[in-house]
This record gives sequence, C-alpha cells and structure tokens, in this order.
Amino acid sequence: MEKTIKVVIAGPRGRMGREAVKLAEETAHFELVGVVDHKFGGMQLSDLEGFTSNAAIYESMTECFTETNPDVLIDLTTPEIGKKHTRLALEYGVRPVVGTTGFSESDLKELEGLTEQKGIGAIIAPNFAIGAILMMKFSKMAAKYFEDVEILEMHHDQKLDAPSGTGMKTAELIASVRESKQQGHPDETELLPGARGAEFDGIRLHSIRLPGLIAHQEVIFGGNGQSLKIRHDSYNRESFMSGVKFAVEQAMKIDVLVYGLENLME
Ligand SMILES: NC(=O)c1ccc[n+]([C@@H]2O[C@H](COP(=O)([O-])OP(=O)(O)OC[C@H]3O[C@@H](n4cnc5c(N)ncnc54)[C@H](O)[C@@H]3O)[C@@H](O)[C@H]2O)c1
Ligand SMILES: O=C(O)C1=N[C@H](C(=O)O)CCC1
Repeated sequence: MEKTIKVVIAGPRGRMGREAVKLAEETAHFELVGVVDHKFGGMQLSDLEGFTSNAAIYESMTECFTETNPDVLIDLTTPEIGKKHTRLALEYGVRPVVGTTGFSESDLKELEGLTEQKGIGAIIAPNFAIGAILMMKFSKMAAKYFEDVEILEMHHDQKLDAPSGTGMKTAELIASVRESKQQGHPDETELLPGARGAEFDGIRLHSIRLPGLIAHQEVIFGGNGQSLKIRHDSYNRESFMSGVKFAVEQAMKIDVLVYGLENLME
C-alpha cells in the first residue's frame, strides 16, 4: 500500500483549487488535512457550497502548518501570494507543489537557495498538463533545426500574468538550445507599441486573452519555404490534475527544487 501523503491546498475556491480538492479527495493515498483561504477561516470546506470535504479552512498558513503537519502544500493562488506561500512552506519544512504562475528568474533563484538549505523537495510547474509538457519538449527539439520561432499563448480573460508561465518556460527551453537571434527585419518599427509582442532572447511572445478560452499555446517555427506548428489545448482544468498528482508524488522523492515537470519525465 502506498504511504499516505498529507496535503494542504491554498486557493481551494479557485478554478484550479476546486479541481485539486476533488483530486485530493479521490486519491486514496492523499489526505486533505487543511486548506488555506483568505476568507472563511474557522469553517470547514463542506460549509461552503460545492464542497463535501470536511477539511478545516485556515486564514493563516502558519497556523495551518502547525496544526495539520502536512507533507505537501499545493499552491494555486495568485502570483504575489504564491511566492509568499512557497517561501513559508519551505521554512516550515513542507514540500511546495506550485502551479501558480508569475515567478521571475530571481524568485526562482531565491527559492532554489531556500530549498537547498532545507534539503526538501519543491516543484514549481508552469503547466501540469502532459500535452503542454510534450509541446514544450517538442519545441526544444525543433529549435535545434529552426532558428526562427514565435510563441502565441492564449488564455481566458481572468488571467493575471502575461506572458503565461508556459510561454516563458517554452521561450527559455528554446533559448537554451539555439544561438541568440534577433528575429524579424533589423529595421522593423512598431507603428503601435507592442505590435511585435514581448521579447525573450529574440523570441517573440504574443499573449491573447479572451473569454471562452482555457489554456492554449501554439509555437510556430519558420524556415525556408516551410513552417512547423506545435500546438496544445487544455479544454478544461481537469486536464492539469494528473500532472498535479504526479508532482505531489515526485515532491516526496526529491530534495531539490524542480522548475517544470519536463525535468521529471523521460
Ligand atoms: N500550472 C498549471 O498547470 C496551471 C493551470 C491553471 C492555472 N494555473 C495558475 O494557477 C493560479 C490559479 O489559477 P486559477 O485559474 O485557479 O485562479 P483563480 O483566480 O480562480 O483562483 C485563485 C484563488 O486564490 C485565492 N486566493 C487569493 N489570495 C489568497 C490567499 N492569500 N490565501 C489563499 N487563497 C488566496 C482566491 O480566493 C482564488 O480562489 C494562477 O496563477 C494560474 O496562472 C496554473
Ligand atoms: O489559467 C491559467 O492562468 C493558466 N496558466 C498557466 C500559465 O501561465 O502558463 C497555464 C495553464 C493555465
């Protein structure tokens, strides 16, 4: 029998948090010992509409950690809050599994240092969907053969950060295998600021926000007389949950910070 993993979820009432609560309840070797919310402290999740779990709601993460002694924190909140929660989890010896996006390079460096000090596992995954991870891996492969690429990331219009974590991670992976290149015409001008999108190491990233979308990305490579498009679509938030489960299990087996699930997949 697998060892039970005690889990706390931050952001349980959010779009992702609700799916994660379901996952924790449905997974035999996960035990949801508490949730962290900025409202409804002192109540149980089941007091709120749409929940059956009797996990306690805490407004203070430190109180939650002290009382429930969890193994893993799953954070699905907002960029600012997610960073604070990740630091706090590491300080308390709780392994963070972070889906929240919007972490900068310096945030990641700082958290890597803290993880090293604590000697426990931590996972920050801009995208938990297996198809999205493959899209990023395939894009890295293709970048060895195509010098020019642009990334179109498309999300729902309630998203707070741009470019998306997935878009940034894809650009980083591509930049890691190709020579730095300024793309487009050297003398191009933007008649409207932003027309050419954001730029990372010469790679253009375009962020589309529309109601009706969930999470989609197309990576377009251009070569002489040809193009290659690698696309992934998440049509619901359940699509992320097998990755969340995998990340929680993996976080228990490692003692470093892993940024991106592709690093844990063959
Ligand atoms: N890694 C992935 O695969 C993946 C997939 C989808 C979304 N995301 C990211 O996950 C995050 C959440 O996305 P969402 O669509 O569920 O957003 P959402 O706005 O629906 O949910 C965020 C939740 O965080 C809660 N929250 C805010 N402040 C809090 C605090 N101090 N303590 C506890 N909870 C707090 C809010 O009440 C809200 O319920 C975003 O950063 C998003 O980019 C990642
Ligand atoms: O809904 C969101 O917000 C998502 N954000 C991730 C990102 O920033 O890459 C990807 C999945 C959905």
